[in-house]
Amino acid sequence: MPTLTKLFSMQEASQHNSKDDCWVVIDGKVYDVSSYLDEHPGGDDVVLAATGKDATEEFEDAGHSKSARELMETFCIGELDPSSPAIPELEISSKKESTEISKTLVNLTKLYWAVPVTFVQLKHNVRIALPFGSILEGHLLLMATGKELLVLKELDF
Ligand code: HEM
Repeated sequence: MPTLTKLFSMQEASQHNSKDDCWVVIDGKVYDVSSYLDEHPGGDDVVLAATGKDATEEFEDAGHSKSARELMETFCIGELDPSSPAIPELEISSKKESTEISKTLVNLTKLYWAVPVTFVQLKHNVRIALPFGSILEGHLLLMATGKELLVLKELDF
């Protein structure tokens, strides 16, 4: 006979994250441990810290006994809906994405290896007494383009 299992989205489960109303998600199952928090031998703080996200790793890391796992089943209220989206702010992928973007930017900058700092307009009879000796020794390059002096900053990687 098929059993009816209530499905919850991670979004919904994560809203039950207080001492009075505390759900944890472990291995795809949702547990309402509100009534057990005060009795939990590992303390209520560790469980409260594990709400709002998948707590499987923390649960396994604590090395729970067989009897703890049996007791746990008495608090099961349903399962995580596998088709429900993860909570955006907890998605590791967004972190990964930003790293990818940073890498792309760094690669692009490497491709052009220098960034324009300023343009200096030159007059015909202007003698350029470069006060930039130290700059030339440093990371600034000067490139004349017609009557303009383009000051570039060499990038350090
Ligand atoms: C339905 C959920 C849970 C139940 C029924 C439960 C039950 C228990 C029980 C009976 C113990 C005593 C030791 C044992 O028999 O294994 C224990 C210890 C512990 N639990 Fe849980 N637990 C639950 C969830 C969690 C979660 C989500 C975490 C972590 C975020 C956690 C962390 C710990 C820790 C750190 C200990 C102490 C281990 C030690 O002192 O060596 N528990 N738990």
